[in-house]
Amino acid sequence: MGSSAEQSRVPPSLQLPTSPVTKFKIALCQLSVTADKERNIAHARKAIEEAVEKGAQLVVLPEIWNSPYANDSFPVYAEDIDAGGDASPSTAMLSEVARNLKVTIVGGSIPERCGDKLYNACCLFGKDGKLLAKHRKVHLFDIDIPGKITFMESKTLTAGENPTIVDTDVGRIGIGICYDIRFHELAMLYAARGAHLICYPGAFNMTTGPLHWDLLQRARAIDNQLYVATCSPARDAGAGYVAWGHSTLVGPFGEVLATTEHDEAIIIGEIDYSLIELRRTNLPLEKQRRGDLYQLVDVQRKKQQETT
Ligand SMILES: NC(=O)CC(=O)C(=O)O
Repeated sequence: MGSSAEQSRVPPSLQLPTSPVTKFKIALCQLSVTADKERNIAHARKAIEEAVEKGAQLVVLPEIWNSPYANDSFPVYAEDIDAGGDASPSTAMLSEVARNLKVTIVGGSIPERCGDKLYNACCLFGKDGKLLAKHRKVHLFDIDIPGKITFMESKTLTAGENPTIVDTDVGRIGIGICYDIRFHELAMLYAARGAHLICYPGAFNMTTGPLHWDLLQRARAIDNQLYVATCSPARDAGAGYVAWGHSTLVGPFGEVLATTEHDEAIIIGEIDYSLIELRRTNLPLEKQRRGDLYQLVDVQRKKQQETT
């Protein structure tokens, strides 16, 4: 063992944790989203039921699926997730469906209210309906391309403070929300902590989507030799923010395993975690990494080590 500073510089795990299942179906529910929150909740419930009927053991929903993606909507549609029950009808539905259908759900994201702050938050439910994790988007989407797209999430939202990675019935899953996918250090950190799969609920747009969406998710998968799943809302050409769509599952060799265009769809993909080991054997990037020249520092682990 080296010093604690050395221990916090972590290479991606060579040894993956054991997952309760290694082969399973994932569903990406590319949902249409309207201004009617009750309809959005009922619609998401139906999509999850349909996905489970199609054999999915893991269901992923889009970024901001219960509300329009707009700064003036976030405060209106936001829910107090920690209070639960009537204060959060969207997550109450997810928990109930997960329990009833015995399915793991990466619940896209919804605007969350916590005290006087708003977050863009993703809740992950186990197949017993328990909330396993809540990820608050850690990189806020502030973009200004004059004449094309200007959007400032930071006008209304606060950034989350934690990476989120959790053991589930379908493997160890890291969560990022949309813009989080651009920050490859976060994906590297999840790989270093033993993720099999990173899920990114996301709503790219008509400017960045065509150029960046496919590239970023394949890059995250190739760099880290793991599975990446993205789930977007369906496109509504009349909306204030027009989503790119194209929800996709990418394998650990960068291969697109399942994808779609921009319309509403339930995309079913096959995951086989044994392919992660295979690709890491074929291309042993971790062994070839030049730790003498560069290192990833797990800042949270470092802080923990400093305080113990
Ligand atoms: N909507 C986002 O958070 C990110 C996005 O559209 C982009 O990065 O482009």
